[in-house]
Amino acid sequence: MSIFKTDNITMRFGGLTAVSNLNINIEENEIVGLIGPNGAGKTTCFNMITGVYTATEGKIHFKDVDITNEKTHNITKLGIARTFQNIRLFKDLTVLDNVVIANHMRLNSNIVSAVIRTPSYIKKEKYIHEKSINLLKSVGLEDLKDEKASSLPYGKQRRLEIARALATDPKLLILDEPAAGMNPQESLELMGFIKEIRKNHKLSILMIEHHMQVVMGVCERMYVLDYGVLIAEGNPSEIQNNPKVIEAYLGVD
Ligand SMILES: Nc1ncnc2c1ncn2[C@@H]1O[C@H](COP(=O)(O)OP(=O)(O)OP(=O)(O)O)[C@@H](O)[C@H]1O
Repeated sequence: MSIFKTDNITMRFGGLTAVSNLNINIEENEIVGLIGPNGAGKTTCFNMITGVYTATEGKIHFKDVDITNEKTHNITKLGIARTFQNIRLFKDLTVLDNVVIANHMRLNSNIVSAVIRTPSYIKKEKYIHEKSINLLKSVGLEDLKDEKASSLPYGKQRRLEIARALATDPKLLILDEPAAGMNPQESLELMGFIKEIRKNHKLSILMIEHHMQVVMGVCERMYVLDYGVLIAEGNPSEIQNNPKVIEAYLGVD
């Protein structure tokens, strides 16, 4: 069953068309890749989906709700979470506190009840603590919960970022270059990890990734953009053998 769909979305910046008439579809539990050379329009596409930009034309539907003009926080509430190309963590806080804060943001904790510590706040705090520990378990970081976020190796910081995104209980998780900056071993582990969180959290996943081994090893289907236009769609072997893709992207290196 389809969970997410764009209908001819276009994004123009003045005279530049960054994304043109793009149609993508994501099924429940599917892992889909969005690839293409630098400047192809991938990040613009993520920004339209998550409400950072409003599409100049076209519609975006998530679980049959029209989210084209929704604000970012409403899109998050509806069940779309994202990570960013550049890791965004509270680097001086502990691993656990990073996830606790993401949960507080999700549950709109009230500052007054936090200061006077009402019984309902204490109950909520306990719930958040347990939920955060469980999230850390599910991304394999429970043993590092008291470490400073900045002390983690890069691959683990990415996992922590994903745990923060999972705190919003998404149904669709959007990953922007999850393998960026990872060493070969971390990239290998990332592939298994993405499949695991899909299963454990019953997610659909859409990812931008330049690392071909990762994207081909993880995605069941992918879309290829070039100069804002969709040039191919298919499973990894179809994409690898598509002459347009080879010319536009795979042949670049
Ligand atoms: N806010 C903006 N204002 C003007 N032009 C923009 C803006 N955001 C993106 N662009 C342009 O839109 C085009 C697509 O950029 P985008 O960042 O979406 O590509 P990308 O595929 O994500 O590239 P990369 O792989 O390098 O991150 C580029 O030509 C870029 O310069």
